[in-house]
Amino acid sequence: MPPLKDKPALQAPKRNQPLFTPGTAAKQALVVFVLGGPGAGKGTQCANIVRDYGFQHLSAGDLLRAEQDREGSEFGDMIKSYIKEGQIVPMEVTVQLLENAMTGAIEKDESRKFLIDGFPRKMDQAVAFEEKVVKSRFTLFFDLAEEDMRKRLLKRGETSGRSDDNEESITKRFRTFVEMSMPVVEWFKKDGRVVKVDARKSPEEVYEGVKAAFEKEGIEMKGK
Ligand SMILES: Nc1ncnc2c1ncn2[C@@H]1O[C@H](COP(=O)(O)OP(=O)(O)OP(=O)(O)O)[C@@H](O)[C@H]1O
Ligand SMILES: O=c1ccn([C@@H]2O[C@H](COP(=O)(O)O)[C@@H](O)[C@H]2O)c(=O)[nH]1
Ligand SMILES: [Mg+2]
Repeated sequence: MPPLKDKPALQAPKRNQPLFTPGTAAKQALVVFVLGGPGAGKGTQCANIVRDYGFQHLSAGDLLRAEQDREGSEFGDMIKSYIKEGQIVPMEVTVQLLENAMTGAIEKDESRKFLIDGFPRKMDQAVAFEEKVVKSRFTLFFDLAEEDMRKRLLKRGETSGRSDDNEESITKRFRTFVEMSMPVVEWFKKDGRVVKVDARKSPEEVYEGVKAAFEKEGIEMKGK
C-alpha cells in the first residue's frame, strides 16, 4: 500500500468483512478504463492523455508492483507470484489500492479525472469497482495482434527489469487476457461503453486515434 498519510496500510480482512470500504471522495471521479492486451501500448498512450487532458494516470500493475516492493506488505510475495505467472491478483487488493490512490489524489485536489490503466482485467473486478467505487465513463481499448504485442514486450524486456517480460510469462499473460479480460471488454461493449483504437501504427499515429476517441466521448483537452 502506498504510504498515504491518512490511510492505514492494507490489512487482511476479518472473516466476512469486505477488504475495501469506499469513501465518498472517489464517487466524484470521472473514470476512463484503459484496456488492451499486454504490451498493446496502454502506458505509452496514457502519458499523452495525462499531458493533454489533465487526467491522473493510475496503472493497476504499477500499484501492485509498488505494493509488492513495500516493506512490510503482507501481500508482497503473493503479488510477486501472481505477476510472474500472469495471473490476476485477488480483486480486493487491487480495488483497495486504486480506491486509496483516487481518494489521495482527490483529497490533495490533484484531479478528479482518472485513467485507470490495465484494469478491470476480470469480471469480478469490473462489477466490484463500478458498484462500490464509481461507474466508469467508458473504456479505451487498444487493439493489437498477439505477435505484435509479443515483439513489443520482448523488446521492452531488454531493459524493463519486469519479471513478466519474458517468453514464458508473456504466453501466460496472453492466455489470461483472452480468457479473463476480453469478456470484460465484451461486457462493456454490450453496454455501449467501449471505444476501440487501432494500436498497430506508430505511437504518434495511435495517439490520433486516442484523441478522436476522446472527442467522440465529449472530453476536451486542457485549456479548451
Ligand atoms: N505504437 C507503438 N509502436 C511501437 N512500439 C510501441 C508503441 N506503443 C508502445 N510501444 C512500446 O511497446 C512497449 C509496450 O508499451 P507499453 O508499456 O505502453 O504497453 P502496455 O500496454 O502498458 O503494456 P503492459 O500491459 O505490459 O503494461 C514499450 O516498450 C513501448 O515503448
Ligand atoms: O487489475 C490488475 C492489474 C494487473 N495485475 C497483475 O499485474 C500484472 C502486470 O500488469 P500490467 O498492466 O501489465 O502492468 C498483470 O499481468 C497481472 O499479473 C492484476 O493482477 N490485476
Ligand atoms: Mg503498462
